[in-house]
Amino acid sequence: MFTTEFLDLPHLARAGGSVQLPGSKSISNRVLLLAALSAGTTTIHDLLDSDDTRVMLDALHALGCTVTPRQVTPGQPVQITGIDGALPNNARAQLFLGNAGTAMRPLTAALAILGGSFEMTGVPRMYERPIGDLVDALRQLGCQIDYLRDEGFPPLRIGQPDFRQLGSTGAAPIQVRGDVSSQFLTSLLMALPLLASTSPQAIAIDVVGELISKPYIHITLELLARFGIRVENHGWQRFVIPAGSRYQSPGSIHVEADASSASYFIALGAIAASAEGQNGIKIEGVGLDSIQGDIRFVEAARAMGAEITGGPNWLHVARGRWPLRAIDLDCNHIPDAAMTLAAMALYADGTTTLRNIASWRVKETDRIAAMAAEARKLGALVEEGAGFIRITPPAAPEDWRAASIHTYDDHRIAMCFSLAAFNPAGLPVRIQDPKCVAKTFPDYFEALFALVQPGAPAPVICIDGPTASGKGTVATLVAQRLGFALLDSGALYRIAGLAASRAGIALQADQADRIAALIATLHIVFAPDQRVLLNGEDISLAIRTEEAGMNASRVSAFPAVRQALLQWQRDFRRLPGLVADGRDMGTVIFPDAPLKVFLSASAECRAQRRFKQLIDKGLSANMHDLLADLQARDARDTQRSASPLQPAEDALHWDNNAERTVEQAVQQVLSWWQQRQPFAAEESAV
Ligand SMILES: Nc1ncnc2c1ncn2[C@@H]1O[C@H](COP(=O)(O)OP(=O)(O)OP(=O)(O)O)[C@@H](O)[C@H]1O
Ligand SMILES: Nc1ccn([C@H]2C[C@H](O)[C@@H](COP(=O)(O)O)O2)c(=O)n1
Repeated sequence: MFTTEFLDLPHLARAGGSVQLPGSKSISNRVLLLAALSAGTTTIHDLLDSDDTRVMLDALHALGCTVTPRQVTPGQPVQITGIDGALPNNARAQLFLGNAGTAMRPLTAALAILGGSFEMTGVPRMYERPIGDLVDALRQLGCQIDYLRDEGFPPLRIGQPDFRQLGSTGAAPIQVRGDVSSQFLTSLLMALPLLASTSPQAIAIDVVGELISKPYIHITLELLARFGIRVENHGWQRFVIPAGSRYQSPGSIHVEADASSASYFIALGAIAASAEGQNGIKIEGVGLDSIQGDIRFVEAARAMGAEITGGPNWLHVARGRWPLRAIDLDCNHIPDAAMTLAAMALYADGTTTLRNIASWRVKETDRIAAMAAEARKLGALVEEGAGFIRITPPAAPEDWRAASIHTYDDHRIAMCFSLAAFNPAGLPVRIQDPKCVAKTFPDYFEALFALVQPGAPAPVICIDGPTASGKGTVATLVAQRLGFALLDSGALYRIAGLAASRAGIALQADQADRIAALIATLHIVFAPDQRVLLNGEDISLAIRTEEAGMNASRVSAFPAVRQALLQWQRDFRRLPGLVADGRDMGTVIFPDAPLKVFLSASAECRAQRRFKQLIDKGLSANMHDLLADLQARDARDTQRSASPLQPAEDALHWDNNAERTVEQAVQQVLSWWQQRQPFAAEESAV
């Protein structure tokens, strides 16, 4: 996951390949709660690992359910042993539910019926998301719920219910509004079987007002059936839970991939020309037979021109009509995925109107306002109303603008606007706070980058300079701040020197071809945790000694060795970008890099830094020897005939002398990078 302040997406041109989607958030959190309320142990496969499922898992653990393992690990099922419909007497807990509506609402209903002493809290945005209609419905039954701040909104305190008023004849149908959020009805449907299990009468729920988002209720009913609860659906207006209903674990259950998440890749297939040798995008984990309502996004995407085929657990999408066809659509049936249509509208041949989307205003953010504001930044004409949005794309490529997209802590805004990187103007797009995708799809950008091809080679920032000038330190931090990959090219020469020495090859010119041949056989891994593995062995420390540095300098003078490492280095270039440090990054390896920096500092200053660095690592060092070695290395690196150390003609110089801190150097490089970006300065301060 990208945890940077922002993520710059270069202009994207093509896409192709296949993507395995994460589990559905809606199904994951429903399954977790149903498993927790059931008798027996449920093994859950393909559970989504996200912010919202994490808060649900934490809450279930706090309520006394056995959760194994406590965290979701890809490919490993989670087992939940349920409470069999009852909590211990005087159960109490404080539950932090983040911004997860799929946890706050159903848990509130279930705990209000189970009874105990609970505080339901979350992030500030959660306290702006209404829950009053659900609380009103629960109070009709005798549940004890108090608002801790504003009437109608979390946080809440839940106490012991008093169901005496229900009597032996059961209650009148419970009334719940259906026109604000379908999560209220879902919550009641999942909680009321707890009451029905001991009730002599069936329990009925009447929906007041038009029921929005019926597809989500469909998911709820399907999953309830898997857990032994068969709810009667009377025309989506009355739902009846039979007396004696009892939750029973199905033993094992698979979570479908998220159909809403599929919408971004369906849109990608519809927007992007196919990558060479590829035919569109294959989406795995969800198919045309999905129980999720958002699968009907397929129909809307087809109406806009996408060519989509599919089977039981897969979809295939290719660009069909181009430009896309503008549509006018009632989106009540696909409230979440409809946001992706707004992104597709940027590539349509006219004005697209999305109607019946008032629920967008009470989601993670006011999504109508947010989509309108950000689409306008790109140059689109946008009109918005209480329950609609109307988008006209920029008239011509030159009307597009490079935008820094504010994401409002809303995963869907971030994912939708990533698609703007396919704009016909060749502009990059900046996504602020990219980690907001963690809510449903933590690795969304990684999945996107695996499928797309940029319009031009991915950007590279080259940082060259002599030994101990600070290149590696500065390059590492710049790469971290931008979410870019890192190439420590010196490490490759160090590995070559180490491998040759270990193989008993003399590090001299007449052995260069043997060393080059050896390099071709090496299996080198730069692990995400900074370890360097050579043929499976951790050589991170072995390549950092002064001797290894000197050996690297020796082998690096041989043209055959440099040639053997050339493509290896260029293969590091990838989306969203690369920071490369070394001696010839700007001159030889990436001569087209948009930013080249050359660091320098006096030999004495560098020797001091290296001395401190070695002492800090617990290694012995001698200033006099260090300075002599460093000067010898400088001489060899600058005087060799093959790619000698020298600044590229277009490099920017930074005197990284003893008065300058690491952070100053990092800020300078970031500021030079920022100056090369087309985003308006006030929108995107680094
Ligand atoms: N202003 C500065 N910029 C960068 N590094 C600094 C600075 N001041 C002190 N240092 C320290 O200097 C030491 C040497 O830096 P670093 O290892 O990044 O150099 P290098 O140029 O990559 O060396 P080599 O080419 O030998 O790998 C580090 O311990 C780093 O923390
Ligand atoms: N692009 C590069 C990187 C490194 N070298 C050589 C010269 C250095 O003395 C040696 C070790 O590099 P370091 O890890 O200290 O950056 O490798 C080179 O020739 N070209």
